[in-house]
Amino acid sequence: MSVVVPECCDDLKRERGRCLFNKEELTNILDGGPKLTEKRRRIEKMLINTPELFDDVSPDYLSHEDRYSNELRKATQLMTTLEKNGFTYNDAVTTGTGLWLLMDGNPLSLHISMFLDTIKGQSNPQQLQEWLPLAEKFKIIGTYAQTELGHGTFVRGLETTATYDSTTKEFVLHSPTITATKWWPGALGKTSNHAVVMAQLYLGGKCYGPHIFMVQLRDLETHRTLPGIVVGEIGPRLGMNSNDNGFLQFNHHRIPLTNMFMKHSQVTEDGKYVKPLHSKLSYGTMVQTRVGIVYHASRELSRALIIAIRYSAVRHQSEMVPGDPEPQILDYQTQQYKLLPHLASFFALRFSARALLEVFIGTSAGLGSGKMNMLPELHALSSGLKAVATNDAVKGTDICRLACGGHGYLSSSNLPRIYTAIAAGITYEGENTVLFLQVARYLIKSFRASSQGQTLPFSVSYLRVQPPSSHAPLMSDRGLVDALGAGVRWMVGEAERRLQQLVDSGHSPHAAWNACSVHLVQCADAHTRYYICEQFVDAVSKLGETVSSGVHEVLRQLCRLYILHRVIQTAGILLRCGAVDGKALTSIEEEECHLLATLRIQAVSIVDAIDIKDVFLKSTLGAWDGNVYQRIYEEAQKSPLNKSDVTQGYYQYLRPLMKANL
Ligand SMILES: CCCCCCCCCCCCCCCC(=O)SCCNC(=O)CCNC(=O)[C@H](O)C(C)(C)COP(=O)(O)OP(=O)(O)OC[C@H]1O[C@@H](n2cnc3c(N)ncnc32)[C@H](O)[C@@H]1OP(=O)(O)O
Ligand SMILES: Cc1cc2nc3c(=O)[nH]c(=O)nc-3n(C[C@H](O)[C@H](O)[C@H](O)COP(=O)(O)OP(=O)(O)OC[C@H]3O[C@@H](n4cnc5c(N)ncnc54)[C@H](O)[C@@H]3O)c2cc1C
Repeated sequence: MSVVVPECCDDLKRERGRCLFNKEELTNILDGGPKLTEKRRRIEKMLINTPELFDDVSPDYLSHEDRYSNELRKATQLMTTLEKNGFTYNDAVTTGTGLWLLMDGNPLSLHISMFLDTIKGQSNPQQLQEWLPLAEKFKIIGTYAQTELGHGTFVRGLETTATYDSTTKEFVLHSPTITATKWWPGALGKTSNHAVVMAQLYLGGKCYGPHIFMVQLRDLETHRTLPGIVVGEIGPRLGMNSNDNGFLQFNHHRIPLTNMFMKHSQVTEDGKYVKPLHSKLSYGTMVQTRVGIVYHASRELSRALIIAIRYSAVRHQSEMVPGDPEPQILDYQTQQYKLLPHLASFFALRFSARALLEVFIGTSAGLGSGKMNMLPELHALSSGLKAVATNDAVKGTDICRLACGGHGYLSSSNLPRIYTAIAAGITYEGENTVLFLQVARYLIKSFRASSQGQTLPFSVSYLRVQPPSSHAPLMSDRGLVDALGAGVRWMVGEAERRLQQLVDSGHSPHAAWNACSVHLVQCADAHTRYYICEQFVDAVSKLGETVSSGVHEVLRQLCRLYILHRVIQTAGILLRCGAVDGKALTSIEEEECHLLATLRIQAVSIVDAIDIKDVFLKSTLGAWDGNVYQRIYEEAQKSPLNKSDVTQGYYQYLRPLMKANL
């Protein structure tokens, strides 16, 4: 059946006709400026003109091995296409286009992210000169091999050893137990010929903790595994099965002294240790990746939102008024309540990701001149935002799937794949609960420092024991954000009180910490969300002077929805600390419902402004033209089961069963 694709279906035409703002202006804001929009579109055009980058057959129909090879084919094609056209891998990452093309994890993602970032961030000048050009030109391909079968979270508990042998000026890498096997690193199984490996450094029998080493794993000509190394792939996962997540064991494998990354700490030829300026500098690649993940999570959430909101404008179901035509499901308040707060979250995360990037750039510049004082602040912010962004993107994506009813469960909606890919983000690069506990540690430390009269860094300055009272009216954006801040201050104060009470009653500080950890995680989550609200309000108020009134109004409404929703979610705490009362909450709930109806009118135009083209959305439900049913039908025709009317399974199993005398 041939498809006559209308320019765009009537429902979406009507939705778009109601747009009251300049979409291009909003697109520019999301991209970070018109120049960046223009650059992204140039990259997209180039990619769209490269048919090899797209799948002929859905990866769902490929074998495990073919899925990997197909993704490797596309990933290598992407790198050469970028290079040929004067772009870098970084351009594909920062614009999101690369990740959208390589949709399900891909065998070069660890190379272009954590492997290259480690080389750039952990090498001394000689190492940088030697490794960076090789890695940038793909002469060596690498990954980040830290996690082991026995330990992922507790980096200090890793078991792989790197023992210095001063007689040969080499490190001996060894996996002493089964649990020391490196397990999980992306692209480790079959793709990488190198890895940056986190191992316990041993000098003269003494352990100096985890350090990073450059290790060649495979021969550069034959790609065969080198002696002393066992490497392979770990098998199917919940998602991201186009990647070759792998395992790795060392059997007294020797590497030169110069293969320890020596920017921050050094080992001399005679086996002396030179300490880094800060003990956690070797965790730098993880911090940098967490910053990137905040962007990544917001992008994936935005794809799910575009799909679900366009579909909700096209899908008609039930009767709102008996006898009336079936309404668009987006007209149901419950549907708006499912989707629009997540749309607001996407904007909130995008502005916060930008603010975090600035903190990262500022801190990195400081580190260059030996200033370590911003490191704890960066660690706490990047940990908290990584955790909130991935938690919210996963939850939001699943809500988008549910909001599409049965069709959201179809692979061709692309929602399952977006979900399984981003779901891994809760675990990788620091499991979210663990990261929240790192944030909580910072909050308690800051709260105590403030009690002793110390000045607090900017992200926690609102926790000071005697904060200035808020002058903003409660119902203003600022007033509600101040109320949320008062709630977090109360929660942190309460956590500190409980910790102290447990210690005073004879518990060790560590036992007390564990006994309060549910509450501590809630503090960290609430603190991070307060920070996000602040960034959103600041960004919208700063933009107010430069953007047209239509765009400003949309941003103001989204920001307001984010704050109202957050206040309602935190109602229990805010009532307990007296930051709001029941009357205020009732009017906030009413305002939220009103705002849902207002934002619904422009919801399709807002997701249009996110500007992700159909070829990158890869969804039967979310395409720009809204031609949903035809697309779903056509995708189903591609199922291999539809190649013949009667399948082999019938002759092999069904027919014998029907003929059997049961
Ligand atoms: C085309 C394709 C494009 C692709 C483009 C990619 C885009 C996006 C895809 C990404 C793809 C990723 C793929 C996943 C790759 C992995 O998953 S790699 C493995 C990641 N692993 C982890 O993240 C492990 C998590 N664990 C940790 O980081 C650490 O063990 C923990 C939890 C922070 C604890 O560390 P610890 O050494 O035990 O430290 P702890 O005793 O808790 O604390 C000591 C002090 O150090 C501080 N500290 C701890 N860590 C730090 C730090 N990092 N900085 C500063 N201070 C710190 C603490 O705050 C504490 O300070 P004080 O309170 O004492 O002042
Ligand atoms: C798709 C994917 C890709 C990955 N890619 C890589 C890679 O490229 N390179 C790499 O090195 N690693 C990689 N990893 C591994 C990843 O970084 C780890 O899985 C992650 O750090 C969590 O560690 P874990 O698996 O040991 O979980 P655990 O730490 O065993 O967590 C299990 C549970 O214990 C809880 N828990 C653990 N410690 C604490 C604590 N201190 N307090 C309270 N609760 C705690 C956690 O909250 C969680 O509920 C990848 C993982 C996945 C899923």
